This record gives sequence, C-alpha cells and structure tokens, in this order.
Amino acid sequence: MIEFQAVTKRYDDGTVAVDHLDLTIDDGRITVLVGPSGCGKTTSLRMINRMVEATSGTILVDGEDIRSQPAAALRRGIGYVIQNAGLFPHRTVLDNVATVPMLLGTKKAVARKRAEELLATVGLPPELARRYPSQLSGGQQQRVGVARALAADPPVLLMDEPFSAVDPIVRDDLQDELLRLQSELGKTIVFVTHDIDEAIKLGDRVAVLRVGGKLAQYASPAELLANPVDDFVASFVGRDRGYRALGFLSAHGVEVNPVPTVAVGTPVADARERLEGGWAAVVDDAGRPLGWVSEVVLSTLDKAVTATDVVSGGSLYPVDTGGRAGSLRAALDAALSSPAALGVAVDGDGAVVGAVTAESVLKALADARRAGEVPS
Ligand SMILES: Nc1ncnc2c1ncn2[C@@H]1O[C@H](COP(=O)(O)OP(=O)(O)OP(=O)(O)O)[C@@H](O)[C@H]1O
Repeated sequence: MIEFQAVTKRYDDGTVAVDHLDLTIDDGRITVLVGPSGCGKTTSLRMINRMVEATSGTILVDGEDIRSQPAAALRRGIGYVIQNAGLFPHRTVLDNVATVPMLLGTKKAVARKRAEELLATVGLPPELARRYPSQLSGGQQQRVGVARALAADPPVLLMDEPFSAVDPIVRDDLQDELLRLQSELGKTIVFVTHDIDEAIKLGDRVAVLRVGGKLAQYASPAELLANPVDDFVASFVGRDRGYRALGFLSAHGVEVNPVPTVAVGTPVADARERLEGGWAAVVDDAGRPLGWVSEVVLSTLDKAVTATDVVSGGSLYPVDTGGRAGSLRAALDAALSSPAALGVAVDGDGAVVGAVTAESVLKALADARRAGEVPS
C-alpha cells in the first residue's frame, strides 16, 4: 500500500503543484491519477520514487516512510515507465530489458534469458530482441519499456502517460495488454493519464485532480461516472457519462429472445421461410454469426445463402454462460448497430444464443434502477 499523507509539493519558483494530498493506493490494483494539464499528476507520481522530493507531508510504502532508505534502494522496488519508453538507444531491445537486473548483480546469461521471457510476456516476437529501439514502432517501444520496468520484478510500477504518444488503435491494444498482464502479475500500478477514457478503462480506482494539485474525487470508475462529486468532475468525466456508465452494468437481466438463424448453404427458398420480422442471422457451421439476410437480400440470390451474401453490421455481446456477462452498453450497442435492430447475444464459444432489442436493454436498466442497483 502507498499512502500520501498531507503531501504538498512547492517548486522553487513558488508553484504549488500538489496541495495537501491524502491518497491511499491499494496493493495489487491499478490506481489512475487523471486530470487536466498541470494539475500535478506527474509530480505526485515522481514523489513516490523520490525523483521529486515532497516539500511537506509523508509518503509511506508498505507502512515505511520513503525517506527512511536511500532513493536508489527505494527505486529498486519501483518500476518506472514513461512516454516514448525512454529506452537506451545504443543497446539492443534484449539488453535494454536485461541491463537493470545485470546492474543489480544478476548474471548476464540469466538476465538475458529472463529478458527474453519478459519480451514474450509483453507480446513482442523474439526476432525483435536483437534490434535497436529506433528500429521498432512506437507501440513496440512502449512494450519494451514495460518489459524493462518489470525486469527487476518490482512490486510497484509507476506509469507516466506511457501510451500517449502512440496512435489510438495501438493505444487500445497496449491498454488491453496491460490489463491482461496485470491479471497475471497483480502489481501495484500507479498510472498517470490526462485521458479520462483511459482512466476509466484501466483504473480499479481513479483519482481526479484539479489544477493546483487538489484531489477532486477518488472513486471506482463506475462510481465516478454515476456520482461525480461536483461540476468539475462531471464535466471532466464527460457529458456522455450516463451512456458510458452502462459499460459497468451487467446485461444479465436483459431478456434474450430467440432469433431466426440461417446456416450458410441453406437454399434460398428455405431461408425465406425462416425470416421473421424481415431478418435472419446467418451463422457458420459452429453457429457463430456472420451477418444478416432479409427478403431483399434473398431476392438477389440464385440458389443458396453464402457467407459473402450477408449484410454485415451489429456488434455482439456475450451472455452470462457461467463466466462474465457482457455489459448493458455492449448489449445496447449490439441492438443499435444491427441492421435488424436486434443485438445478437453469443455464448462463450461465440455461437448465437438469441437476440435483444434496445427496448429490452432499457427496460433492464429501469428495473435495475428501481431495485436500487443503479443510481438514477
Ligand atoms: N521543475 C518544476 N519547477 C517549477 N514548476 C514545475 C516544475 N515541474 C512542474 N511544475 C509545475 O507544477 C505544476 C504541476 O506539474 P505536473 O507536471 O505535475 O502536472 P501534470 O498534471 O503532470 O501535467 P501534464 O498533464 O501537462 O503533464 C504545473 O503548474 C507545472 O508547471
């Protein structure tokens, strides 16, 4: 656990970057510091590993004042990942990862072997290990940065806008990868971003800071979306917060109805008989949805329905099959994005289970509200 107790940072020019911050960061969780530019996120993060010294107040890591040991010793237990990765340009990818353990006394061969494993863990193909950082894409460099920070197996990982410099699609991949890694590693991660969507996606808890280094709200993403404490947090979280809050509510209560399906290869005449309300979902041999056909589509076909004849569109959402159900947002998106106005529900193998309408999703939301499961 990392505790900020009334921590203030006043820089030499008088700027108060962080003002009496009280914050408890849980072990094994991702805690995100988010807020507008200049609100003191980076300063707060760097005070944890003493790259910035607090002016007053105390920071405890596992109950121990961080000033009670030399900064170098403290940093051994704290990995640090920054934007643009900050890799050593004249060392290979493998050596970038192996260097710190070697400096700490691990034998070269052992450190390199471990570095190879870590590169695989962060999703980098082994052939990239011999390259230099400049020969990698921005997203690959960030992965190396994460592998390097994990090399000494620190219990704490500080991440300062690590994914801000890459394009949105790569950023999304890196975020997914971090969540996957974290589910395996269970590190104590403190993550700084100015992007509220990133904060909500990654954070177990999110600390929203306002300029002047004051904590505005510290809550779970769902709580932040449902109950922002004031106008600042509400506007920072965004006008579409009600919609995004649906992403944290399970769709287990939504009524799933049967949906007409047509297997690929079905003769057109037989497919026509299966149309109800104008549309049927086309499925492959394993019952997985490929798209939709309607009377109009069938009228253009000669013999049988093929995979290329389908009208695509409509996201899918997983129903509760003993694992995790999809969210209300996923169910609503599926219904609204489908040409048939039916959101296809799939099981754990991706096979069609049935379909939901937008109305049934909203009814489930209203029921949850009435039952007090969701703040209105
Ligand atoms: N070395 C410094 N000397 C003086 N003021 C500083 C110094 N470093 C940061 N500041 C100021 O402290 C405040 C907080 O800066 P900090 O970098 O912690 O904010 P941030 O929330 O991380 O911002 P950003 O999102 O833009 O990176 C800002 O007003 C900044 O100008």
